[in-house]
Amino acid sequence: MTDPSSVPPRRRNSDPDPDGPDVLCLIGPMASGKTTLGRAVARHLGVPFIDTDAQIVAHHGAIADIFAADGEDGFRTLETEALRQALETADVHGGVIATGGGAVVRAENREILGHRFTVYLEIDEETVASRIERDQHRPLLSRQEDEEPLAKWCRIFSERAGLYRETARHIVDVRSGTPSANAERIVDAYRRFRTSRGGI
Ligand SMILES: Nc1ncnc2c1ncn2[C@@H]1O[C@H](COP(=O)(O)OP(=O)(O)O)[C@@H](O)[C@H]1O
Ligand SMILES: O=C(O)C1=C[C@@H](OP(=O)(O)O)[C@@H](O)[C@H](O)C1
Ligand SMILES: [Mg+2]
Repeated sequence: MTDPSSVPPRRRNSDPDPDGPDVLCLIGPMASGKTTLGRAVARHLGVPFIDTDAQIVAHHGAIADIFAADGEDGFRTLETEALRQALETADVHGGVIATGGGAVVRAENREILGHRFTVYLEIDEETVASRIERDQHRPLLSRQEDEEPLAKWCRIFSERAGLYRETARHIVDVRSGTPSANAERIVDAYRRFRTSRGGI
């Protein structure tokens, strides 16, 4: 696991506009805290918070129903549309965007996220275990005889771990710390990034 304080944000040719509005995206596995921390980070920065899953639910209904009717692929198409729309708004007015855990699966999403200050919330099996136990709304983690939810989480995480790393500009270890402390660390990393690029 990486110590976030030792990892400076990566420099890319496609860096965001240092004088533009505050735009920050969160990626990471299911139950890593994207929705919870995203809301807190948005409050800190004084910009709107957009959760792509919430947008999908508002426009198309429950995520489990979308998976049941149109499969994962149908859901991914709605997710890309929600991400694009969220960024259209955020690029003008500022915004913190919490993605769903599978947003990095599609190359076009990774491309879009790679052009923003995207933070990977790094977490492990031990930390998410009780959260997954408490919360049963994710269709990819539904309890089945052949594989328990936590085993599913581990399998999916191992498939995606490399994608999170390659997409992120910054990594924050969220295995410990309260939501508000972790949100502050994300805000600090973002502010350092802006300052290092000559922004305000
Ligand atoms: N730092 C944290 N400490 C304890 N619980 C947390 C923390 N971050 C998130 N949670 C809890 O974990 C669960 C999943 O968080 P959520 O924000 O929905 O994750 P995600 O959007 O990445 O799936 C929620 O019940 C939330 O309250
Ligand atoms: O990892 C995934 O493929 C998914 C993660 C979920 O979001 P959270 O990561 O916010 O739980 C939601 O988008 C959907 O159930 C699929
Ligand atoms: Mg979420």
